[in-house]
Amino acid sequence: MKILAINPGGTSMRVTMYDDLKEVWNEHIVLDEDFIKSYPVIKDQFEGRLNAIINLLKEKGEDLNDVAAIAARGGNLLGIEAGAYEVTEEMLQRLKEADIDHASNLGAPLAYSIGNLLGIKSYIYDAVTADELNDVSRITGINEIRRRGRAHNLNMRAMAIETAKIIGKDYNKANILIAHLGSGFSFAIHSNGRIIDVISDDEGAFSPERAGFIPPYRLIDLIFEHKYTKNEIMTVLTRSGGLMSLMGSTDFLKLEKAFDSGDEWSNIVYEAMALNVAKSIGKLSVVVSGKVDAITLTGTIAYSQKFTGKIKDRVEFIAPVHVLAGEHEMVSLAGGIYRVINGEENARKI
Ligand SMILES: Nc1ncnc2c1ncn2[C@@H]1O[C@H](COP(=O)(O)OP(=O)(O)OP(=O)(O)O)[C@@H](O)[C@H]1O
Ligand SMILES: CCCC(=O)O
Repeated sequence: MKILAINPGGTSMRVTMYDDLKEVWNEHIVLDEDFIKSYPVIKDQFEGRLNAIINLLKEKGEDLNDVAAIAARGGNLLGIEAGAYEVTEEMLQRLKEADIDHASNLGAPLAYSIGNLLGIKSYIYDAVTADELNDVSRITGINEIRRRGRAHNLNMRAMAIETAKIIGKDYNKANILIAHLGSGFSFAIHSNGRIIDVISDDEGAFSPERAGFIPPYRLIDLIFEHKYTKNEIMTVLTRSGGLMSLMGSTDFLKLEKAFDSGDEWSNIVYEAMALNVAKSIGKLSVVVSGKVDAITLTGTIAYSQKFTGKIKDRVEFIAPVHVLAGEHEMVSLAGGIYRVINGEENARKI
């Protein structure tokens, strides 16, 4: 059974064809810089991105009549849980009104358009905003502000299920704590098959491009000093924060090289990054009163044994640490929708 998976990123898109979950082809469409500059609001890039996918499918020259469904990365939809959702007109309307302009918001509309061309259904799976937080974890000290689930759920849930297999436990009866270490970092505790708490990209460790948690009184001063608009401060926090702000580059490997050469500032930044990751893990461990079955480090930066070693040293008193490096989003997308088409999982509608 063929599944076409579509994953729009900030400056590129991954499009992969699977047949019975074996990769047939995998293309990384890098968007033209001029195109991105011409459409600074990501949702306005819809037509250009759709044409790029249609052209790719034409180039492949493949018979698309046997594609069973389209699987897409889910965007910023409020009030949804983990798992599969069928793309509907109602979902598309809600994505148009999403409060965060994120490339993942284009996954559903792109899949829906291609699905309509082929006469098949399209789905999203484990969206960024899949929100299963415990009620007590939502409360903050300002009554108008409730915490939300927002994390790298697609990769993290797949890796939590994988970890459960490795430790010989049923995912639905285990407590697995996951850290996703990519250009953005996020953290989650999965308990009895639900994502009961997270530390999102603005709540914990800084990452290559994101600022992470910033003490709010200092942040407010900064906004007023620079007279930042909402868009400007969001760019500071989400694109030019973290290593970009501290080192002038989002390249973690560059930081590691400078660390290896003995550069004093790089040493502090590297150690601080590992310390902050460990603190985020420690914070989530108390959600299940320390009864964590396993901690898993995933994402591209988890390929660095030196970095994961430093995190391990600080957190392995909580639980055994596993490293499942890389991001596994495409196969996780296809796998989820494969189970829906096979009747092993249900797809909801919003
Ligand atoms: N082998 C490696 N070991 C450690 N870090 C690496 C390795 N290769 C790339 N990186 C770093 O990974 C970071 C980018 O991660 P990635 O390629 O996963 O980005 P992304 O897909 O945009 O991130 P996200 O997972 O947040 O969506 C960069 O800082 C890069 O330097
Ligand atoms: C926490 C944000 C998730 C993402 O950027 O993919």
